[in-house]
Amino acid sequence: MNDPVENAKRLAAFKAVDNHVVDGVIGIGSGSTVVYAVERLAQKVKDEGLEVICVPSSFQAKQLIIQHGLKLGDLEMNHNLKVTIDGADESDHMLTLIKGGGGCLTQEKILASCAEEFVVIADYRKASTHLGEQWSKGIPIEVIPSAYRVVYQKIEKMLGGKSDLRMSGSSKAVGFLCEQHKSP
Ligand SMILES: O=C[C@H](O)[C@H](O)[C@H](O)COP(=O)(O)O
Repeated sequence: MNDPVENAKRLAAFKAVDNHVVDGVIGIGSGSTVVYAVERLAQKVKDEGLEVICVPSSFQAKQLIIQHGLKLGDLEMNHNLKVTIDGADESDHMLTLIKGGGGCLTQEKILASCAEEFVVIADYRKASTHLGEQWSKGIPIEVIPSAYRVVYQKIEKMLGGKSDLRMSGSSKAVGFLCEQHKSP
């Protein structure tokens, strides 16, 4: 693989799985980086007899789990997660994250909240001192569709800036409010 970004994503994902995954229930986040984590999980199941049940955070994650022949779980049956592995859109120096850029957020947060450990994998482009240095598309906020106008107005009143409704395209969530701050 010659693409440095894809290489970085793959290396980070493999390391995360190698260092943090043990037998048990694993939460699977969403996005292009998590793809490599699932690839590594499948290798370890096959080669090392790792025993995991994978709980997906999205339709994409569910498809990944199925495609790799991993055991599929859900939060009703498996709510004590050993670890959740996920990607991020940006991380500041305190490891505060922007997430949801790919259209998944609430379900990812639920999986993170159920896990003993939350491991985020990201390549070098996502690291910043202050959020917003790398990610310029606004802060994703997932809303219940019927509440989007109310949330929209409240955010603008409280914080200023401008909010845009982002409909989920091909993939994952139902409706998304993307809140973008203007510079003061
Ligand atoms: O909504 C998507 C999720 O929060 C992803 O984890 C995030 O967007 C990172 O995705 P990627 O690994 O494709 O950069």
